[in-house]
Amino acid sequence: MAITSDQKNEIDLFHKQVEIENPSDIIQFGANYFNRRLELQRGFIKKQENFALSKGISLFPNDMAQDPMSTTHRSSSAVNFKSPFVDQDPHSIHSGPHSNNSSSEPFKSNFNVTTESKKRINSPMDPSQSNDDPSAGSNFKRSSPHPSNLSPIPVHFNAERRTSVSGETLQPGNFDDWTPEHYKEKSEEQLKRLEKSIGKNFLFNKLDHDNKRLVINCLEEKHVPKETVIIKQGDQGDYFYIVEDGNVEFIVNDAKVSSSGSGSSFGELALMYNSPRAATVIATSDCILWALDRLTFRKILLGSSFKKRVLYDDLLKSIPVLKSLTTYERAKLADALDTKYYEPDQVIIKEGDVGENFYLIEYGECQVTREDKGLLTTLHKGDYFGEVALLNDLPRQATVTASKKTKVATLGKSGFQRLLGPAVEVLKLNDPTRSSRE
Ligand SMILES: Nc1ncnc2c1ncn2[C@@H]1O[C@@H]2COP(=O)(O)O[C@H]2[C@H]1O
Ligand SMILES: Nc1ncnc2c1ncn2[C@@H]1O[C@@H]2COP(=O)(O)O[C@H]2[C@H]1O
Repeated sequence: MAITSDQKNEIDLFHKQVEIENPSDIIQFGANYFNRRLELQRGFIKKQENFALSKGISLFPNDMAQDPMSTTHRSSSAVNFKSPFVDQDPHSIHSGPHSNNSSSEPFKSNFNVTTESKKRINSPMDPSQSNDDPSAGSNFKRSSPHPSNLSPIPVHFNAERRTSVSGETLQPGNFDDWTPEHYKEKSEEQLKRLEKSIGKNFLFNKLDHDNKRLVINCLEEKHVPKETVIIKQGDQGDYFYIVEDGNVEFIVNDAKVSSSGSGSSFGELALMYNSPRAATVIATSDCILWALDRLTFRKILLGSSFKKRVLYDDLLKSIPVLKSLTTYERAKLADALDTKYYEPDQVIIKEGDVGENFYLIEYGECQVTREDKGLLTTLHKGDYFGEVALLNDLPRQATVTASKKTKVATLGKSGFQRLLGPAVEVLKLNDPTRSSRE
């Protein structure tokens, strides 16, 4: 029996972790690793569901209860989230007399890490802390400026896997009785700053007047000192952030992947996909941030500012050539797509023309023909075309005509070069004209 992609994902992640840590006692390491995975996943689900249920919102669809990984069976009142290893594990940093675990914590962690390093990586900025206290956040300073020191334990356990919340994941959801928890009218001074710094942000441009006002009043101002870990990879998502002032860097699996500054935003992925945080985010200067809570984000921004991600999510997940993209890459790609419709017999690409776009077929059928060779192939849902001219800086090598009513997602040339990431190599390998040019 073939293993599922979720199972393969999990095994691959564990494999990677073993390679990184090279443990001497693989069985103990494995027990600790999966115990921690279980804790994180179930703690995450439990916290989110409790929070939503307290507001009368059912976050997870019914099929979640059938997921063998899930313990959040709504009809079960006696779900036990506690790890079977917690109290007995001799490697547990909490099992000794110096345990500082609060009994209110849903889980205890058993990794063989020092208390100090655990404290560091488990203390990302807590957005629920008031920032009226200017010293807030200094607790979260890293003791070492080097990001790799942040992750002695496998926090990047599951960065790219989506939790099994099925098709509902990207739906804004039913928030009929939702009330904005963090609503606070902004002062004149704050409004001026917001207008200046984030008023032009693409997230806000998409909002109508009322929603813009609502979001602005739900934002919480956070001042974080340089080196604060704002988000830790692998954690559950609670807030989305907009940078008013300062710089942050993004670290995935201990490697810096990018940085951004004033006017940028981050922390949307975990809130959109109900997935663990895909990156660690660290302030590389003192920062002024605005934090938006998860429910307000989903209620207001998901259906407007991130509409394209919702629109194209199913399509991008279904296209084989894009399978190698991470959630982040897929999300950025979705932001750059546009939709076009073609009627039967309408020419989409003409042989010899200059190439401007790449196309993904959402539904319909297209015929690829050449003057000299006639019909080359017929393309369907999930297929793509228009890559040859863009990859090789050549004129269009064939004509593509819709043979049924066809809906495509188009990606412009610059997006094609920037956003396809590892998929470009697959496109090159599959280039139908490659052999004729070699
Ligand atoms: N290369 C990257 N991979 C994943 N997340 C990234 C990357 N670059 C920036 N980010 C941001 O880092 C955030 C970490 O939390 P989220 O996963 O919620 O959302 C993530 C993105 O907004
Ligand atoms: N055998 C083929 N020769 C050329 N183009 C093809 C062939 N099969 C499919 N195509 C697609 O037709 C597209 C025409 O525009 P491009 O040359 O940009 O990219 C081409 C490919 O995506």
